[in-house]
Amino acid sequence: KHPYIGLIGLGVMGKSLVLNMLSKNIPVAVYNRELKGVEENVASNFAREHIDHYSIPAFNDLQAFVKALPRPRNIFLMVKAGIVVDKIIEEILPFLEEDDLIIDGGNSHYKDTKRRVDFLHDKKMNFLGVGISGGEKGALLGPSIMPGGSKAVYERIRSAFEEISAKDKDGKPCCAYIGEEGAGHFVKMLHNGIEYGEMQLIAEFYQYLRFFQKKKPAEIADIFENWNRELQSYLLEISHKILRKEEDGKLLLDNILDVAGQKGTGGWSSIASLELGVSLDTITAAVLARIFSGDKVKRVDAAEKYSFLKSQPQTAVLEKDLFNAFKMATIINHSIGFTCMLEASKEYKWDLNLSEIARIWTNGCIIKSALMVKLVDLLKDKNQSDILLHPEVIAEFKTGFGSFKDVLVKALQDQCSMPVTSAAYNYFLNYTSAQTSANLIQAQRDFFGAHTYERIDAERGKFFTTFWEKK
Ligand SMILES: O=C(O)[C@H](O)[C@@H](O)[C@H](O)[C@H](O)COP(=O)(O)O
Repeated sequence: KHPYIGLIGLGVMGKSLVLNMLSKNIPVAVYNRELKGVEENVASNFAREHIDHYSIPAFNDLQAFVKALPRPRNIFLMVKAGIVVDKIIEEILPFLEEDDLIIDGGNSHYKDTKRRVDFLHDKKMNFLGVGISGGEKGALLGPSIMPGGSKAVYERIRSAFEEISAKDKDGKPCCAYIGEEGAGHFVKMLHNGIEYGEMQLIAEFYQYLRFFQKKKPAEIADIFENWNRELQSYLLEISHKILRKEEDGKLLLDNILDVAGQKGTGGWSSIASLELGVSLDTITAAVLARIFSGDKVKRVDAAEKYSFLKSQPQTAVLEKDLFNAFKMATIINHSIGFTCMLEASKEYKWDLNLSEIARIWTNGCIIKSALMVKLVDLLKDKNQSDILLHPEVIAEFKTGFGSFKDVLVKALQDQCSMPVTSAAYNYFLNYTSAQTSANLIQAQRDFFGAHTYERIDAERGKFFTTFWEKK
């Protein structure tokens, strides 16, 4: 019933996906490279480890692995994004034949995926770029899957991917064809962008509650758990668990260095947004916050040198206001991510179905939440694909905006850094400003560079210039 899959790369995600596929009776063979002292007998050890349940054809010879796969072959790469993917394509190509398919399930850059789709296509072979979200546990029990490339080619492996994916509230697979070329990886990239924004938001509210509202970690865990009765957010769920995790009787979190890593998808989202002319405020602020966290030594030095500025937090805030503020910022972060996908869909003619993307993100992935479930219906309205202009959301802002403003003002007053919350607030102010000061920007540009400007008393697209210094 299901296609035969040959998986390359038995890392954390690769192993979990193989076990997931085998548990769904999807025939799988595995290959892992041999790297002396680093990766030795990985495939055979893996097969042996699971011998009680499955007989897994395991290879460390690429040619033998490819030859063992029934034609047309489906080869699923779960390797590190970047040149490793191109290297494997190069190594495997001599053994491939017409109509064979390579599937890249890693966090690859969508432009690399388009290049690889075209490269394989020229050789009468196939390439799919598939975004997979859910981490180790999701890969094993059911991830969210975002396949991109040729729809006809995707049909070949659709049943298997739908079978292993998480299921939404109606039992439908959280796996749906996204679009041509690198559309699948672009959408996964923005999934991660929204993920960055959400993680930073939770971190900011944690910081404010702990170090400015003087709440104990256990109290903050209670607050987040309470919020999650409504928000049903995976990231909020793991955060309240993290705030309870002890090591030798002390909070493990307090032993973790406040220097955040990143593998690239957040930053790529920001770069893509600049190319598309989309204001990706919250996600970019989250990327910058991670970058800033990197310079611990300087921060400690600067904190000491500017300690004279530090003041005792003055203001108490109500938990309900914090909750509303968090909700408003989350809605804005999601709206910004979906706006970027909408613009990419237009630019690259991918005809993305934003409601369907929200649906496959309702389970299995890192940003699953009750808001995502709501967005499925909200984005069905083709005439209103802008989340912030939807009547339901406007109603939310009617009740929650006051808290949003109040909490942010108090936090900044107490000198608590809230980069993503501030970015969300400023984005919303810009977004709801019929008149901005961009006309002064136009005048300044025309003053020093004759860059011209449009006039409100002339038709759009007609540009004017002024000799500003002339009497
Ligand atoms: O959806 C997922 O399953 C995760 O997002 C996954 O893709 C990975 O954990 C991130 O890439 C981490 O990204 P950073 O290392 O950049 O935080």
